[in-house]
Amino acid sequence: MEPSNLNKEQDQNSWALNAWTLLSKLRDQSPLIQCITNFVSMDLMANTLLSAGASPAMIHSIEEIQDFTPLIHALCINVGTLSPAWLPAMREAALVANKAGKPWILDPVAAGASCFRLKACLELVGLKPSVIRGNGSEIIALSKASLGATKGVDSSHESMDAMEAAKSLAQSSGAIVAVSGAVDIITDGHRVVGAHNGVSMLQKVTATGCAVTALIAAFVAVDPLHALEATASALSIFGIAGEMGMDMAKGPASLRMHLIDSLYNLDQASVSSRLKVSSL
Ligand SMILES: Nc1ncnc2c1ncn2[C@@H]1O[C@H](COP(=O)(O)OP(=O)(O)O)[C@@H](O)[C@H]1O
Ligand SMILES: Cc1ncsc1CCOP(=O)(O)O
Ligand SMILES: [Mg+2]
Repeated sequence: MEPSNLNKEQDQNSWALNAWTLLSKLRDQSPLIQCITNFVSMDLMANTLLSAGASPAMIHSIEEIQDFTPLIHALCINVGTLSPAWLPAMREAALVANKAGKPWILDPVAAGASCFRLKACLELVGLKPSVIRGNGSEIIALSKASLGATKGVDSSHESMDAMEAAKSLAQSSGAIVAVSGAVDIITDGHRVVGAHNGVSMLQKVTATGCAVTALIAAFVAVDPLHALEATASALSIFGIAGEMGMDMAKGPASLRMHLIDSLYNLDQASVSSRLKVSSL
């Protein structure tokens, strides 16, 4: 084997081992993940977290945050069905999580769809999330702080179109930025890696983006000091579960079911043989 191919194979093996180690830790530790999320995603997000081994809590009332948020292991904030009444709780939860030293992850759903949503997302970015995960259009809108070509919650860009936007957002915010798509891009503003697992049918199941963001929160909860690696691992594991689910599915509805089952049953052999991460 060529030395460069040998290096790539060793890299691949070490990403796969790290992803498996984090999934095993997650299953052992069952981190408590607080989710302040949209009405569409609540069920799939909670089931994704449970099947991965985490403990989800969809607790979003501002009255509960001072008591509850210091006890969590990570927080996921998702603005999918945002209205003004939800914003104070999102702010408060981010501040309490920061004070308690707990990582929090932002999903800026449809960030470029309206001024209200964009302003809210930019304010949340200013509250220092550990990771921001969006689709191509969302990351471009946030990075340029402008309303952009987006089809509501769906992307009108390929993830690769958002590479420079992701790097620039990571540098300006200090967060790890992940852009989902055919290739998931993960960057700290300098280093960029691509996670290649997944199937395009995932786009036909609502809230898979939201669910993978919550899974990132669970992975970061068990390895907060290596948020880039944890994020790439979560995206890879979700993508592999999607591929294995697709082998059994007949369409979007059965993919949703088989995705959850595959995540629950995922073993080391499947992670080792399927995981594909590369430097971009
Ligand atoms: N073309 C594609 N091929 C393979 N996987 C994809 C593709 N598009 C999206 N995915 C996967 O689907 C999941 C949801 O991503 P995406 O649809 O981009 O998010 P959102 O629902 O927030 O727009 C991610 O795990 C992503 O990797
Ligand atoms: C359809 C829809 N409308 C508001 S939030 C939402 C769910 C979006 O989920 P995802 O970003 O994972 O596709
Ligand atoms: Mg989304």
